Amino acid sequence: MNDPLPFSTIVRTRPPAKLNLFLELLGKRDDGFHDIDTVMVPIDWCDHLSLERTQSDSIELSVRWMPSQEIIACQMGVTPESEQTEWLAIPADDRNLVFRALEGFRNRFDLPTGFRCELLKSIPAGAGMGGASSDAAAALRCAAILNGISPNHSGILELAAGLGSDVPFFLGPNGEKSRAARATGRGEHLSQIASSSQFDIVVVFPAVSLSTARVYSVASIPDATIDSAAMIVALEAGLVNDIAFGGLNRLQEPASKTAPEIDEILKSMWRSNLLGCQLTGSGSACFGFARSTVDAKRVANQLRSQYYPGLRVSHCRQSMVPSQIEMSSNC
Ligand SMILES: C[C@@](CO)(OP(=O)(O)O)[C@H](O)COP(=O)(O)OP(=O)(O)OC[C@H]1O[C@@H](n2ccc(N)nc2=O)[C@H](O)[C@@H]1O
Ligand SMILES: Nc1ncnc2c1ncn2[C@@H]1O[C@H](COP(=O)(O)OP(=O)(O)O)[C@@H](O)[C@H]1O
Repeated sequence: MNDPLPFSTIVRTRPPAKLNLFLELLGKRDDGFHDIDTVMVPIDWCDHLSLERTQSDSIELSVRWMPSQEIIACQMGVTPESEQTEWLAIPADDRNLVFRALEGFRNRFDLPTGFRCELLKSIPAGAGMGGASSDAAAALRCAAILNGISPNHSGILELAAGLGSDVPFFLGPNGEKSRAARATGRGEHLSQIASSSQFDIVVVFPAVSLSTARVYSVASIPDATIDSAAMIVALEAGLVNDIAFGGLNRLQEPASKTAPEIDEILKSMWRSNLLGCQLTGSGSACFGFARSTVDAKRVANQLRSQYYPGLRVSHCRQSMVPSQIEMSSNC
């Protein structure tokens, strides 16, 4: 443990979203979670997080949407006041996973000082894209650096696993830089996948936010489970056709029953000539692979105009976890 950095130091990072290219349910555990086998890739649809130390013993968190809540609401065809916009109202108190990460960090390392965090949101919430988990992992790593603690300290991984099953993925397997990883257990056991290729992916978020717990609660364990080995081989070989057609998400059926919009969006994506269209995580976001960058942009524009307003659509590419951290000084 080194000396903490000066209070004038600000660290910034861009927590990425993630997509589950493969997700199999292996069984129900005594602790209420499911044992899963999932393969995840980070993508370049990112939030922005900045963090600094304060002399107070509290956590100040500010949250806002980029470019603004009004523009996001308009894109999605909702007014911020309407009841179905729970995905727009991101809490800035201890309901926010970043707030809980920083509070846990202060307690774990017995810090007398506090934090000021600005969180600019772009990743849709309740989308199965791991937005909250990614923000929390980024906050833990930034807090470690500001306080002279290694981001690979075992306490950071313990805190991450306690915050959520997806949070450890965003730290990178064993703190290594990763463009794809397999997660088992409830999602906290990670192994690196050597994935060098670059894919053009179209990601669609319909204006509906799904509860991860609710989707899991109505999911069934299949009699015969499928193994992630073929997906891992396809990723390592960079064969987009094999990746696209080897995809699986066992939560897709229960999520589609919860939000019928998902089936309609997936049909449109298949009709748009995308490959391997499927739900990510517990949804509601869906993704598909394009045959080229030009095709990805064309399809994204076509889907945007077909459903405007009511969808957020983005042409994404694979990214990296953990996210790069930049340091500056405000003095
Ligand atoms: C479904 C996945 C797929 O990557 O991602 P998202 O859709 O949330 O992005 C993850 O398994 C979600 O991870 P995360 O969102 O961190 O879930 P947690 O907060 O740990 O758990 C929320 C609730 O989901 C259920 N849950 C979660 C993980 C798991 N392996 N089995 C479960 O049954 C439990 O009911 C739990 O109380
Ligand atoms: N930093 C955060 N960003 C987004 N949502 C958050 C955050 N912290 C807590 N939440 C809450 O978590 C839920 C969405 O979590 P998120 O990880 O974005 O969805 P998913 O798990 O489906 O990927 C929402 O109910 C939201 O209010």
